[in-house]
Amino acid sequence: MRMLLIHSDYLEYEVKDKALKSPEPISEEQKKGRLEEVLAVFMSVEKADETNPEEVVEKAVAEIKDVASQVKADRIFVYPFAHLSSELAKPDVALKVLQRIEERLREEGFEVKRAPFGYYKAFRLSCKGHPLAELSRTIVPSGEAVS
Ligand SMILES: C[C@@H](O)[C@H](N)C(=O)N[C@H]1[C@@H](O)[C@H](n2cnc3c(N)ncnc32)O[C@@H]1CO
Repeated sequence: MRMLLIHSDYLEYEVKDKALKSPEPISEEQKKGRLEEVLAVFMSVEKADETNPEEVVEKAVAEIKDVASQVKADRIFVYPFAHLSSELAKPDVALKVLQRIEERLREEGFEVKRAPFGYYKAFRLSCKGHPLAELSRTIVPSGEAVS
């Protein structure tokens, strides 16, 4: 799992076209989304994560919680982003991992939005630019090497 974490004044997206043959079914209201004062987390779920998705979910949640507490963000935007890795997990595994991360972050008390999975999306982001505003993290299940 590769994550790019951007502490932002806002992140907004608009769904454009399908990027997968069968993208995640979404409601009309999910076609656009915006959060203000948010930690945006762009995530590529990787092939290696398929060996232990639940462990990767827990490690990702721990990392996100750590960064959120450092930048004092209580809103998280989970953003599926297939451009941080060249060894992507299959879409069905990736979607489940991202849905579970969303669920677990809510359980931890964050306000959470997740951008729809399997689409081309336009987005606008306003990075705050402070020293911790742009971070990346790599997560691998135990026993896997970081490539
Ligand atoms: C395209 C660009 O504008 C948009 N932002 C996009 O990336 N769309 C991705 C993700 O939503 C999702 N997706 C598929 N596989 C994965 C994966 N392994 N990890 C994360 N997302 C995935 O499926 C889309 C096509 O790869």
